Amino acid sequence: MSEEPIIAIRGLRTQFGSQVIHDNLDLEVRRGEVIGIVGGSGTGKSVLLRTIIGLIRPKAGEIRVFGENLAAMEATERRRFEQRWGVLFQDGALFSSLTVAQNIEVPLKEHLKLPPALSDQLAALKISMVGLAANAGPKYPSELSGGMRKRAGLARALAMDPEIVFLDEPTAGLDPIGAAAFDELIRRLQQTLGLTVFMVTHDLDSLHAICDRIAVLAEKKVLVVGDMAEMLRQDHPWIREYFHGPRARAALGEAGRAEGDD
Ligand SMILES: Nc1ncnc2c1ncn2[C@@H]1O[C@H](COP(=O)(O)OP(=O)(O)OP(=O)(O)O)[C@@H](O)[C@H]1O
Repeated sequence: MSEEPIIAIRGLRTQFGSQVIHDNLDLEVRRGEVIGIVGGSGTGKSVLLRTIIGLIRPKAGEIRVFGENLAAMEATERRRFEQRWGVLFQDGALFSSLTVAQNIEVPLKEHLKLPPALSDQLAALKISMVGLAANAGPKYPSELSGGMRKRAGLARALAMDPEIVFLDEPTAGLDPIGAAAFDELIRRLQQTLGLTVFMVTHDLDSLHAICDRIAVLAEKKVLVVGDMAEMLRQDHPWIREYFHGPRARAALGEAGRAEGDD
């Protein structure tokens, strides 16, 4: 891993009207890691993701991605940088009127001027990378299961061979077996492609299975960043409840108990 963080956030403040979501928030994401963002409902996890990728404009602070302050760039230069990440929104956010293959080709068409046959081949490659059968390509999102839609959304996020993938609750709505398979897919892709993964999640199994580090959002900040052992040592009430509650004990098993309530 290189020393310079791939994402560096300093003094971030986001606000909607008088509602302050983040205040003086700092976070660094290391190149090549899977970082899980957790926090109570409404603490601003999704807003943080959307702010990093430029969909929400912060009131104060600086966000550097790939060492660059993207907010200070001109639109064309910024678009060039935006090709270096992919995003999987919570519901997959596929265009319902396009097939899976056409959805994957949207970013290819937007950023590259490829001959249609090559674009089709790339879409087929991405479809197979995410573990979908080739016959998923001509299907419409409504013809897929929830898990298949997530995979199709991931294939689209990977279309431009990104360095960072942002995932907003990727396993939400999946059954435990589907969620575990999706975790495994994310881990495998991260390892084989050298991706950095920024993942908002509520899923303790995912945190345990694939996250190198976890960042906890509370009190409008990132309160703690560290590995699971670090989380289990924290005394903050929400963190303690989250990582030592009944659901955590089920997900973490012996690890939770070994470091647990002493
Ligand atoms: N575009 C917006 N305009 C106004 N308020 C917003 C907007 N987007 C989010 N918010 C508010 O910001 C707060 C944080 O929302 P966010 O979706 O980031 O929470 P979250 O931590 O991801 O929650 P959950 O775990 O429930 O998904 C919420 O109070 C939400 O209502």
